[in-house]
Amino acid sequence: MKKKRVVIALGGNALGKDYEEQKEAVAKTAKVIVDLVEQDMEIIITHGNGPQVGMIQTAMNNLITVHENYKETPLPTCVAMSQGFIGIDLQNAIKYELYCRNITKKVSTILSQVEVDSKDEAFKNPTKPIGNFLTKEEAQLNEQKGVQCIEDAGRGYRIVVASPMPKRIIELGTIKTLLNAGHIVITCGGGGIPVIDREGKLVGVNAVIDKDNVSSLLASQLDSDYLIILTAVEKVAINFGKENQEWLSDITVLEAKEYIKQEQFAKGSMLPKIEAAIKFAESGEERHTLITLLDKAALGIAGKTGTVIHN
Ligand SMILES: Nc1ncnc2c1ncn2[C@@H]1O[C@H](COP(=O)(O)OP(=O)(O)O)[C@@H](O)[C@H]1O
Ligand SMILES: NC(=O)OP(=O)(O)O
Repeated sequence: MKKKRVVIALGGNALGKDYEEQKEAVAKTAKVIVDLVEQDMEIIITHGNGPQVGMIQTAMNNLITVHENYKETPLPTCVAMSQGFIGIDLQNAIKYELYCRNITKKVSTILSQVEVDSKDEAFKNPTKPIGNFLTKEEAQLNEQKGVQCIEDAGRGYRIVVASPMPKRIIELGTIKTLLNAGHIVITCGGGGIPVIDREGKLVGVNAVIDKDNVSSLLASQLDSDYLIILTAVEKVAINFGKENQEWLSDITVLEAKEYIKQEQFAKGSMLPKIEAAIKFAESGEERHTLITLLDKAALGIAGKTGTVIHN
């Protein structure tokens, strides 16, 4: 029987916010991934990078204060660094979990670039929060230096950058080759390194692509059976956080679109996940997205929890 192919998008709580948290978080994440390997699934893993890419950019640019003539590190290079920073720990945690269970399987992290449109309207309206939460004063200092910040749901301020839509995964061929060779593939981390194609020359652009959007594109281009978005809630809700909150187990694309019209899903958190699920469902037959908690993934696949979005 053909193995089920599954793209798993890991959210912030599967990775932690800093190096110390990451080491612990990926060990837990690896157990969930290897549980799915044991169910004979072909696994492709993507992940976010919001806190990490902001931290890397700050660290790189602080070098200006200690090295004369040091030039700022471009944001797409920081995204590439975040793919390595997260990828290596995730890869090794999965390798160790496979070893503990006596499973022989290779794990590879692919540095991956994703083409975007230089005319994408998103470049005029930065929406992707990166880095740590800032105080109002820190945000004001950044704004004075031309770095845009937003107030994030009453939790503090964060730097925001452009988040254009992904158009083409440059390393798709390599990803397919490794999958067909039986590897677990970690790729499109942090949404992928955003590039534009200037007559064959790939040039990095200042942006961070949304990992849920790129995961949807990747899942459809790999003809995946499932897109699994692992996040901080067990199910998607309508009237989220209100007295009449209702958890959803199963919704059609039509219902999801109706809920979007009613503004049921918060921008920058649940909305991109639902939009990613809709695009994936519309890209072919029988393409289901499951949204749930990291440690409920197996139960979700068994249809016992989570929210499934389908045609
Ligand atoms: N309608 C909704 N149903 C469930 N969660 C929602 C909804 N709207 C907003 N959220 C929030 O979205 C969060 C997940 O988004 P986010 O934190 O950006 O995810 P991640 O980092 O895992 O990709 C949940 O923890 C929840 O607080
Ligand atoms: N690139 C990205 O979507 O990262 P987060 O999920 O951390 O926001």
